[in-house]
Amino acid sequence: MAPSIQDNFPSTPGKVKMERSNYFGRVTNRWHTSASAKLFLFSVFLLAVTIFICFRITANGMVEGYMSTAYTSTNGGTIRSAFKSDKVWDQKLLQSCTPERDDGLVVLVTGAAGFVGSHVSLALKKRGDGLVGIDNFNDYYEVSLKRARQKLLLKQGIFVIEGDINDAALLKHLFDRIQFTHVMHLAAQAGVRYAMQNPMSYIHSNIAGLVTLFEASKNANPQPAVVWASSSSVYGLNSKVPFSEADRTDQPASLYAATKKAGEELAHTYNHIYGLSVTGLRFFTVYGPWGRPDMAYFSFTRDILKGKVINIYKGPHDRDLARDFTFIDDIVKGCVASLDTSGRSTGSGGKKRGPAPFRTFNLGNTSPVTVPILVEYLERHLKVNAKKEFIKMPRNGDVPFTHANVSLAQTQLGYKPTTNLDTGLKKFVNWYVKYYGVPSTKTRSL
Ligand SMILES: O=C(O)[C@H]1O[C@H](OP(=O)(O)OP(=O)(O)OC[C@H]2O[C@@H](n3ccc(=O)[nH]c3=O)[C@H](O)[C@@H]2O)[C@H](O)[C@@H](O)[C@H]1O
Repeated sequence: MAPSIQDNFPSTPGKVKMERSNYFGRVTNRWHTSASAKLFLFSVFLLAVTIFICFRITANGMVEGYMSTAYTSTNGGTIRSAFKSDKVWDQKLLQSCTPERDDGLVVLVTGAAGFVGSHVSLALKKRGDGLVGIDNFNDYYEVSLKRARQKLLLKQGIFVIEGDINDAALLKHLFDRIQFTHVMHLAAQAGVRYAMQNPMSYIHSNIAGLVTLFEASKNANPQPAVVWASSSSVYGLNSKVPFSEADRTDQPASLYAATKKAGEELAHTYNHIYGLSVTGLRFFTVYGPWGRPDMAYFSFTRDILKGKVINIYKGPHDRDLARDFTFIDDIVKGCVASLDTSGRSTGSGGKKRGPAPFRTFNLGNTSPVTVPILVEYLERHLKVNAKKEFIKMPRNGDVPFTHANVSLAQTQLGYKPTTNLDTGLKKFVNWYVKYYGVPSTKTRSL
C-alpha cells in the first residue's frame, strides 16, 4: 500500500518531532495539533498581513490609488495631505499635461494659484504647452483670490492640485505618472516684512519645500529642467547700481532675502551634484492685475478707496524709497523664455551624466520709481486723493531702493520690459475695480 500523507506527517503528538533533536520543533508540533494553536497561528498571520499593509502605506503613501501621507511641517506639527488619487484624478492630470502643439513642453507649475504662477500657467496653456499646477492655498493672504485664479485656470483646462511642495509622496506620484520636461517653481512664502512675524513659514516653503522639489526633480528619469523664482532682495545692502547678477549677494537685509539666497546656493548644489539644469530668476517687485494683496501698490489701492490713511516709508536722510517695479506681462515673458532656453538636465534617476546649465537672471524694469510717485499714479487712476502719512522706514528688512541691470536676460532670453509703471498701474486699477468694485463714490474726490 502506498504511504498516505498521514504516514508522512503523523498526527500523533510528538512522534515525528520527538525524532528531531531540536526543542522548537517539538513545541511547534504540539501547538500544531490543538484548536487554540490554529487560532493563534491564524491571528499571527492576520497581524503580519496588517503590518505589511501598514508598511506599504507608509512607504509609498498610497494603496490602490488613494494617497494619505503625513509629513512633518517645518512650521511644527504634522500635515496630512488632502491629496487623493483615483482614476478620475489621474485622468484630469493626464489631460491637463497633454500639450496641444507638437513639441509642446510638459510643465509642473508650483504656486499656480499665486500671482505670477497663474499668469505663467495661462501663458503656457495659450501657446499649447501641457501643464499641471500645484498650490497649497495657504491663508497668507485672502484665499478667495487664489480660488478665483484657480477657477480662471480651470476654465482654460488647467488642473491645479491642492497640495504642498513639501509633500514628497505627492511629488513622487506626479513624477511617476508624468514625464515633465520642465518645472516652473513659483511657490514661495513671499513678502519681506512678514518674515519678522513668521520666520518658520519662510523656512518651510523657501528652503524645505525647495529641497523637496529638487529631490523629486533629480530623482526623475529623465530629469526636468527647473526654472524658479529667486528675488531682487538677494542684493540686500548692495549699493552698486544698477544691480547686476555678478554683484555681491552676501548681505541680505531680511530673512526672506536670506531664504532666497539660500535657495540659490541649494540650486547650485543640485546642478553640481546631479546635473540638474537650473535657472534662477531674480524678480524685481512684480505688480499687476490679479496681484498680491500684501504688496504696497495693492494695499494702497484698497486703503485709498476706503479713505484710510496710507503710510509711506522714508529712508535714511529722509530719502524716498524706490523700487524697480516690474509689470507682470514682462515677467511672464521672461519666465517663458527661460523655460524655452533652459537646456537639458544631464542626470537620470539621481545620477549626473555631465555638466548642465546653471543660470541666474535679473528680471526687472530697469527704471526705478519712488513710492510717492507710485502713489501719485494710483491717485490719478483711482480718481481719489490719498490720505498720506510719511513715516520713517521701520527696521523690518526693507531696502532703500532696487534697480535691475537686465542686459544678461536681454542677450540670453531676449527679455525686454515694455510696460512702464504708469501704464501697468492703470491696468491694475482697471482689474481691481472690476474684481472688487469701488466701495462708495463719496470717497472719490479727484
Ligand atoms: O523684488 C522683490 O524681491 C520683492 O518685491 C516685493 O517686496 P517690496 O519691493 O518690498 O514690495 P512692497 O512690499 O510692495 O513695497 C514696495 C515699496 O513700498 C514701501 N512701502 C510698503 C508698505 C507700506 O505700508 N509703505 C511703504 O512705503 C516699501 O518700503 C517699498 O519701498 C515683494 O513683496 C517681495 O515678495 C519680493 O518679491
